[in-house]
Amino acid sequence: MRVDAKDMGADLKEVLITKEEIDAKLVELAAKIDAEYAGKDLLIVGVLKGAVMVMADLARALSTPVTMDWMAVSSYGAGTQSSGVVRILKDLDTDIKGRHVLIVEDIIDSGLTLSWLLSNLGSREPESLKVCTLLRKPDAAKVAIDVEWVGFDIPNEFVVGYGLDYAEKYRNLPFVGTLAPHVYGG
Ligand SMILES: O=P(O)(O)OC[C@H]1O[C@H](OP(=O)(O)OP(=O)(O)O)[C@H](O)[C@@H]1O
Ligand code: HPA
Ligand SMILES: [Mg+2]
Repeated sequence: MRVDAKDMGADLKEVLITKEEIDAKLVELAAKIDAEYAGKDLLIVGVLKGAVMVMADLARALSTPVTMDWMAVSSYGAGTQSSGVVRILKDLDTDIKGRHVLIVEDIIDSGLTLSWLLSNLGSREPESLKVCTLLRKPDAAKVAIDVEWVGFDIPNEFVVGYGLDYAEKYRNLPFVGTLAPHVYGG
């Protein structure tokens, strides 16, 4: 659902997904994840920095007891296009061999980050490895990835807020919105 941007400053074009819509979706996803992992020992892995907000809110919506770990990777730098080169900035603290692992992402755009992560973490022999992402851009996919839980499919536009940045800014907006073209020189 599209909502007109009001009082958000000149940098933003419009709100794509409101805080209320995000909250409701995370409760819905958490119920499905709870059902999948009932009685199992679950490790959720947040992909820094973008997934911080999703991890924090999804984890609190889950009834399943979880442990949490973080991986920091980056492929975007300060631009709006993935470089395709994924760098590990921080690895997991946990040995995931034999564990049920759920990767939590803010967005799947080209899919290059997640595809790399699935192969990297998959080689560590987890018992299971699944993915939950708040956002996905179907029209931007460069690799096909099977994702268990997706919050919202969105158009192929650069978005910010709720963890997502442009040049490290806008991560703390409570909603997901599009950026006015003048901000990134478009
Ligand atoms: O599907 P892709 O095209 O690979 O894009 C998705 C990835 O890009 C962003 O991370 P980024 O590398 O910008 O790091 P950040 O989370 O610290 O902003 C986002 O958080 C995802 O991890
Ligand atoms: O649309 C986006 N916005 C911010 N960060 C991103 N990383 C991948 N896609 C995006
Ligand atoms: Mg980023």
